Amino acid sequence: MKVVVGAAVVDGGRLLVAQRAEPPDMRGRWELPGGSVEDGESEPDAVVRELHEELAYAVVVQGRLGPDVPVTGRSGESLLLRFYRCAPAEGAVPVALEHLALRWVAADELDGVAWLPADEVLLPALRAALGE
Ligand SMILES: Nc1nc2c([nH]c(=O)n2[C@H]2C[C@H](O)[C@@H](COP(=O)(O)OP(=O)(O)OP(=O)(O)O)O2)c(=O)[nH]1
Repeated sequence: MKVVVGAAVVDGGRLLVAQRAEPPDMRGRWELPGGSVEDGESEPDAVVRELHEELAYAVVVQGRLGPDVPVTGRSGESLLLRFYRCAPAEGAVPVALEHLALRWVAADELDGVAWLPADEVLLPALRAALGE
């Protein structure tokens, strides 16, 4: 099954969340930035590549976070979302090259985010990662 990786970047007790611009039915919803793993690529390498492409952001991948989440992709294909906890590289700052906006949220703000529906199941793991 095709794997989509997402990055839970935590810095100073806050989590980086990104607002999708497309497709239209996902526009305005928030996600953990990431994308599809390419053939022959490791999942951590895909996380690093996607954040570089989408956010011009350098991160260090630290390990898996939360459960895998099965979703149906845009063309009806089965996808498995898999999330990795990350730390920013020294001095790195993310830029919304493909997203509408970026936000850093604290543990007590997680529930108020308009997540993509599939991401809701991650909230306990995200809360734990933010130390609450
Ligand atoms: N990146 C990411 N995708 C998510 C999350 N939650 C969720 O349901 N998705 C879905 C939306 C899409 O159907 C699919 C990934 O799409 P994508 O646009 O990020 O990645 P992609 O590399 O396949 O897209 P593309 O650049 O090839 O167009 O996973 C999430 O937190 N992060």
